[in-house]
Amino acid sequence: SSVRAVVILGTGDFSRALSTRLVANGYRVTMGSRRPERRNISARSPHLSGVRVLGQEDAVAESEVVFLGIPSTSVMETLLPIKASLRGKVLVDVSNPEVMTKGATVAELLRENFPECDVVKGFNTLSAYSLESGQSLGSMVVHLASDSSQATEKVAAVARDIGLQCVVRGGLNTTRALEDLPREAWGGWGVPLLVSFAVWLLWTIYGTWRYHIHKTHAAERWPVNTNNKIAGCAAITLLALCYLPGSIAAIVQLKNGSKHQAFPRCLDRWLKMRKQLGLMALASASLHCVLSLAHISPAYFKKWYDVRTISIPANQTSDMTFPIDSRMNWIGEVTVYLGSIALLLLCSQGVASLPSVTERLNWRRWWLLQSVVGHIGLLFAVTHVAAKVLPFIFSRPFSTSVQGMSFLSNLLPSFTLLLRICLLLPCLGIPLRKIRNGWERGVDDEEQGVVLDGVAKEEDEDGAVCRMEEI
Ligand SMILES: NC(=O)C1=CN([C@@H]2O[C@H](COP(=O)(O)OP(=O)(O)OC[C@H]3O[C@@H](n4cnc5c(N)ncnc54)[C@H](OP(=O)(O)O)[C@@H]3O)[C@@H](O)[C@H]2O)C=CC1
Ligand SMILES: [Fe+3]
Repeated sequence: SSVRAVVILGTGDFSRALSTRLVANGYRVTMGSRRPERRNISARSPHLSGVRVLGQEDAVAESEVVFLGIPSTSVMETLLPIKASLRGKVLVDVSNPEVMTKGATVAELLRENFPECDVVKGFNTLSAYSLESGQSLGSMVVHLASDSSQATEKVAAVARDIGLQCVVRGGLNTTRALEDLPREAWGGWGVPLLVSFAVWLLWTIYGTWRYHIHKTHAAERWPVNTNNKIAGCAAITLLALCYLPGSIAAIVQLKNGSKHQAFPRCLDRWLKMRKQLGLMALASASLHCVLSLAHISPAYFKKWYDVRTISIPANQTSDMTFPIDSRMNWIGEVTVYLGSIALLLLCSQGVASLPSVTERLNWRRWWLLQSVVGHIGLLFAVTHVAAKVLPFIFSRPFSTSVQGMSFLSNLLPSFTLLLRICLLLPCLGIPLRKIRNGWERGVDDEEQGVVLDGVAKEEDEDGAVCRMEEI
């Protein structure tokens, strides 16, 4: 890069973090402060030993690139008095407004008031903490917006030098969106969290009613014993909600006879929530696993153990020792096994959903993990719950089974699984494949050039893009 010297106005958290990285990469950094004599920056950290602190006006003379590490509300009052010395500089606005403001952004105000400067907006999506601590991470991304491509390139070169990746986002009129980026605190999690909360609430109410009002379990069994059932039910419900929309999307495509029509809005939003729902299912399943481990014993899980009983003769006079071992019976063993595998597969989904892992999966592996492994996980989860219910379904009144949480919680997941199995049957699977290869009902087959048996397209499948709704 041509710029090996940088000026940063302000001596706060952001300025020091950026300086640390710049100095580490061989840059000469000059900070501009309102009170340079009182800011002994090099004494604050050994990493900042080469940094000089000058008055704001003196500092800006040291480089053509000036980062504005000062509060957004004081940018104008700081820069207007030194306007003359800023001529020809690249001003980098890193600010995030403290409060949402309407009208022009700081960057837009700068463009208006400093026509002889180039304004670049960016870096605001980073945190000072990650900037300072993430020396070894090369993958942090900065977003840049500017009306000048030369100015953008100068700032981008500095960013790349200190190990950041740049995304160039367009002109300064896009800065509002850039300022909104860090504000999207929920980042797609809002609705999935609400849905998960609703699922949990529903099962909490039902579980509490069932065991503590209907069945009169002692209240002290609520935190572990009852919550364990609630967590299990929530987990499998959320898992079903994660895989159901994919099948519904397939049915919509079959009905439309085309993949080129938009899905209904709510289905589209549901499809986009699958990752979050899957992760909430994983969280619930992990809790279910921990709680189960905490109290797995014949005292709580009678039906899973061969309970040994001992009889002591009434006229016993001397001491006797009775070895008692209660082993799990096959129902217990099978149920725990199926549940453990389900959790394991769910964990592999969770790992695959980490952005750093997802980015490295080609579409086919991603599809294998999310769809194939995912549905196998669902199958294990469903059989895990079924193993708790089925062995006893004939030995007690059907109405008792139906009221059980295991039975109820398994209805939606079983339906989801069944739907997926139906879609694999040739009568539905082959048309679906054709549709996903681009075939449309009502268009001349020869004109479409799509091979009708639905499998002949296999050879160019590796080049195809991943189809969201297939998962
Ligand atoms: N902290 C972070 O994680 C991030 C911050 N930002 C942005 O960077 C900018 C600076 O943030 P940050 O470093 O956290 O803030 P700080 O409050 O830690 O530092 C701001 C610095 O600006 C200087 N300053 C100049 N004029 C004023 C004024 N009127 N009132 C107060 N300070 C003034 C001060 O330095 P002196 O006293 O030496 O003049 C002060 O140290 C903000 O616009 C923020 O939105 C962007 C991304 C991340
Ligand atoms: Fe379970």
